[in-house]
Amino acid sequence: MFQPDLLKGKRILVTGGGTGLGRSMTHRFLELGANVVICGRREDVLKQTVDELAKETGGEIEAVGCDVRIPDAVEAMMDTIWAKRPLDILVNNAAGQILAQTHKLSTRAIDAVLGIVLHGSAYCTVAAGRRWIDAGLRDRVVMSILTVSSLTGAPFTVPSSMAKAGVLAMTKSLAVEWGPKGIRTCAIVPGPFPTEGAWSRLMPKERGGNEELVKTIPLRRVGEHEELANLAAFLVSDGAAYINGDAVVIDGGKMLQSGGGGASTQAMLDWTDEQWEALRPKRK
Ligand SMILES: CCCCCCCCC/C=C/C(=O)SCCNC(=O)CCNC(=O)[C@H](O)C(C)(C)COP(=O)(O)OP(=O)(O)OC[C@H]1O[C@@H](n2cnc3c(N)ncnc32)[C@H](O)[C@@H]1OP(=O)(O)O
Ligand SMILES: NC(=O)C1=CN([C@@H]2O[C@H](COP(=O)(O)OP(=O)(O)OC[C@H]3O[C@@H](n4cnc5c(N)ncnc54)[C@H](OP(=O)(O)O)[C@@H]3O)[C@@H](O)[C@H]2O)C=CC1
Repeated sequence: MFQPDLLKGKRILVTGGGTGLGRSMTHRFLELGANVVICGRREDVLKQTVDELAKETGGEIEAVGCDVRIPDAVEAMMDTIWAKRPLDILVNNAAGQILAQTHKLSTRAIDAVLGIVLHGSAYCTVAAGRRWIDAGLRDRVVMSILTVSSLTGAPFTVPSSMAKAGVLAMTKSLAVEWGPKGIRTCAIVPGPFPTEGAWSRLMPKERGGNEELVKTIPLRRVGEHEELANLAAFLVSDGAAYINGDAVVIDGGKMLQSGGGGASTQAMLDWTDEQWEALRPKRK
């Protein structure tokens, strides 16, 4: 589908690249010749992914352990990355999600999600952007992974929706502020793509399986990781050099069918408090 050297010479950081969609994007970037750094909190997960993807693609991949909620950890990660070679591309993919009634959320729960998605994306973006701007480096890209709920809102996933909407505002704002400096910003808005991380949190058995979900999607199926990875590869490549400040939806038409407002979680509006309590993680 692409020239095999589409991303040759590009150094890319994928936050949360050890699992799920971040791993799948990393796989595709490596196949297309990029040099990829992945980060996350679980170093054993990162190491396994590095070993597997190096073997599968023969590409250059490395990992840095980092909790993106901690500003000093983000700065230290960027210093480690820059010591070898500056980044060309940042992909803000790390995220946290909680499915719960909003009025029952503790402040720690709210902060956990906002910290990863909103603050983490801002810390990583500013840390990379400052280094690019100070060094006069141009032709750089920041791409963030959002959710449909960042555009429409959605019940029961409020901290994530708020945080991703904030990252969209960052994407649009920096498109204008950093565009003249040769840094462009863009985003992907995915519909449902099965991953262990998302499904374990959003698709508890109480909700029924994927069968109910696909009825809400015009194409009557969930997304394939390869489809999202190909879109990501295009958007960060020089082929998309005139795309700045936009967010591309890849959801099989789900947002249009539902008319917005988080149709898949709306089905839970009639749940009882007991059903919600059953979902809540038990204190250890
Ligand atoms: C729809 C189908 C597809 C339909 C369409 C598909 C749309 C998909 C959109 C997907 C978006 C995604 O981001 S999917 C990505 C999913 N991946 C992830 O979430 C990976 C990372 N997540 C995590 O690490 C955790 O889940 C998270 C809780 C966010 C952070 O973990 P931490 O270890 O930092 O924090 P913890 O100490 O465990 O928890 C912090 C507080 O949050 C509370 N908390 C944790 N889980 C809770 C819960 N379920 N309900 C209430 N409260 C909860 C705890 O009790 C703590 O509060 P106190 O008790 O007060 O201390
Ligand atoms: N799957 C789907 O259907 C959809 C996914 N998305 C978005 O796609 C992206 C990937 O999600 P998905 O692959 O499904 O889920 P995953 O749970 O697999 O991915 C989340 C990744 O983020 C990392 N992460 C979480 N918190 C931190 C932190 N504080 N610091 C550094 N890394 C962190 C996790 O690693 P670790 O725990 O080791 O830190 C994990 O690798 C997210 O932005 C999500 O919101 C959007 C819409 C739909």
